[in-house]
Amino acid sequence: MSQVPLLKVDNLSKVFVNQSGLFRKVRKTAFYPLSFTLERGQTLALMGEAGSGKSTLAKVLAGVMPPTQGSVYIDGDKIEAGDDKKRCKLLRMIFQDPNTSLNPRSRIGQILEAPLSLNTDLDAEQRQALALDTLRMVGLLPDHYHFYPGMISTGQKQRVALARALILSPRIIVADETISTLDLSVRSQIINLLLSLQSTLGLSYIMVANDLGVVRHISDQVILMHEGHVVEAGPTARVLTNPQSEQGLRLLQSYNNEYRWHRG
Ligand SMILES: Nc1ncnc2c1ncn2[C@@H]1O[C@H](COP(=O)(O)OP(=O)(O)OP(=O)(O)O)[C@@H](O)[C@H]1O
Repeated sequence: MSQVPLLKVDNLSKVFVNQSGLFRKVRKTAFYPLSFTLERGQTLALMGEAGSGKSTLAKVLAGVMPPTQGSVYIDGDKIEAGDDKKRCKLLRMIFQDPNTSLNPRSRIGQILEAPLSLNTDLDAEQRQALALDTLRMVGLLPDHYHFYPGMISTGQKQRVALARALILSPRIIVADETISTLDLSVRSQIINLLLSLQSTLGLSYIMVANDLGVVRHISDQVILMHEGHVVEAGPTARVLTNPQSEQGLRLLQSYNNEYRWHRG
């Protein structure tokens, strides 16, 4: 019996159509039809220069916006564009900047319990117990339950954002440059936390990431995008050391951190 991939993305694309003036419509293709699969416990990195379509792909996968065409299947089950209840129990997104993605007027406990109130039948006591458990899972303290986001550091806010994503026990976490705003030492703590959660919970990650060191360290597969097209896709080691296309090679060389080009 052939095993169904955890995530299957089939011919997905997104075209923005915006009104310009009274009669004119401007179409902008954020990403052209693309397909890929992701297995359980694996990490896919989405790379590409600014405007290549990575964030829009992440948002379409997370249901923040509908695709123009194509389908998303989780465990063989098609996730329809408007079916947020089903989607958010399977796949959750963490946004780029925890300083803006958490409501400053809500206590952390309320932030964590909001998805439970919306998507589960748990009572107040059960919601609180789960929120406290999830805080512990991401390395925060029970006291943080009562704090406001403004009272904690950016790294701790990123842990809260991760806890909010984890609280419904999803199978897949989509993270949009989640760690790029953090300083180096906090960044490595969050990466280690993501890796340990992956091994204990069997999570799969889709990460928009542009740091080659991080991508090499955490991802199993890479999709490299350029102007909405996939120019390279495959196992991380192969894509990073032996890109098949001119554009892929140029893009990888343009990442001006410690990328080394190894000839095969
Ligand atoms: N709401 C929108 N309306 C029209 N065009 C949009 C909209 N959102 C994004 N775009 C365009 O779609 C393309 C892809 O944008 P996207 O933000 O997905 O790229 P990205 O690779 O994530 O870039 P960055 O690294 O800068 O976030 C860009 O040309 C962008 O200008």
